Amino acid sequence: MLIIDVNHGALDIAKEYINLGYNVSVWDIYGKLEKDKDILKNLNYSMEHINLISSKEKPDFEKYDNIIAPIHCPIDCNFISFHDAISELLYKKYGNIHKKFIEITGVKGKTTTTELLYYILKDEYNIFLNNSNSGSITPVSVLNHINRLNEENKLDLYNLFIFEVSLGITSCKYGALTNVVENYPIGKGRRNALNAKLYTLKNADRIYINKNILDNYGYDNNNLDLVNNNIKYKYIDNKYVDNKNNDNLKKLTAISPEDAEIISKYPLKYKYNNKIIEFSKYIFGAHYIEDSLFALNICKNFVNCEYIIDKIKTFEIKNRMNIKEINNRYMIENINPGLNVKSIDYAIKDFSEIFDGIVIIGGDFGCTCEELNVRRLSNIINKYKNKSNIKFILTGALGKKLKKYVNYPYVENYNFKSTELDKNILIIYRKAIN
Ligand SMILES: Nc1ncnc2c1ncn2[C@@H]1O[C@H](COP(=O)(O)OP(=O)(O)OP(=O)(O)O)[C@@H](O)[C@H]1O
Repeated sequence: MLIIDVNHGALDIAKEYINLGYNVSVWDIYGKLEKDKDILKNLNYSMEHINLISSKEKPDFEKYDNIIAPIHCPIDCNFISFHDAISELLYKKYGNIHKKFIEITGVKGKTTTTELLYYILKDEYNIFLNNSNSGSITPVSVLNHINRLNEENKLDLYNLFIFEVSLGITSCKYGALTNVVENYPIGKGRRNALNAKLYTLKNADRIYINKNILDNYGYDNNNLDLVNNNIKYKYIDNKYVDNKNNDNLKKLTAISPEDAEIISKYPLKYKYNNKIIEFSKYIFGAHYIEDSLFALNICKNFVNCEYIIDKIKTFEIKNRMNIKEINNRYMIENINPGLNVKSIDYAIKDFSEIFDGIVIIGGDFGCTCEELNVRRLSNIINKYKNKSNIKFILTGALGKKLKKYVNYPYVENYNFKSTELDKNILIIYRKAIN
């Protein structure tokens, strides 16, 4: 068996397959072990059974019965995705533990939706939550958390596990694909993020998917093969899910944010299925409708609707369009690594529709695998050129690059003191995780 990509957890997966009796080679495709010598030192298991292939070599794929790689790995051969391998390993080690899992994937709204789910259900269930506020969200992180809890004898403390997972879901009872506000190539153009995510939906017993995806991409919910046409993956030994007769796929709920009728943009209030859903004054932005519709529909499997609506009223979250009132002025903070052009576009639009004032925009590069397209972002900012109610201040490395394309003042480090707030402010800062 060949397992590829140390960056995304190949060694953790290798350890598991060695324990299952497989002969394992690991290809360190990006040279992680050459760059970071501490990894091997800090490993809490022996490498002696692993045949390590360095980034300078290229393995002969034909030699291996099974190849396991991240879904975005730039290789041209049949392989099992990390999502599927993790699902298989979980099943082999922990049986049907995935029946206690809720997993959320999507381009935007993953963290917010998992935080909402946790907040709504936390008083009724003992929940383990992992999302990008707490650390890695790769598929391998799901298994690593379960292993750790098991080693610490804490697994039984939880009756529900909520995971945010990147690029798709692993086996779970409820899985959601929140949106594809931006689709982007992965595996150096061999696949795209949407196909990858759709492909993994078979891993959920019940799927929640944004109706826009079904409408825009023609996904046939009775036939996942449509999705598989573009992808050359296969399974091994996937006993927990029979891919050919997968009734699970019929258990699909399409979430349509368009079915929500906005009553008030701030404080946010909307009508959905004759129910009124309202947020506190600490929450701002229309995207909360989409994220809360996923939370609402999933939580309905656990608690009643009135209870959910009541909890949503007091939900708060930091650095994702949270809003504070100071001296009759409003400050909104959107400070996180995952901001992409679309989410920034929505944030400025939401702000400009309700407030006048200043948008401080900038941040770091290298926050996530997908770098922000500065040219496209500058087009968004330039849409507001002739609007007198919104002005911009550029900041950080991102602001410096933007300065080439937009004519607004640049401040290297914007040091904001809330006591000096004399205008409404929206802070959009793409912040690297420290
Ligand atoms: N449903 C949505 N549609 C569009 N934009 C959204 C949505 N939900 C959140 N956002 C925007 O994206 C930002 C990040 O939200 P969130 O952290 O929930 O997304 P994420 O998918 O977890 O991103 P990350 O890639 O950082 O993990 C928010 O601050 C908001 O501006």
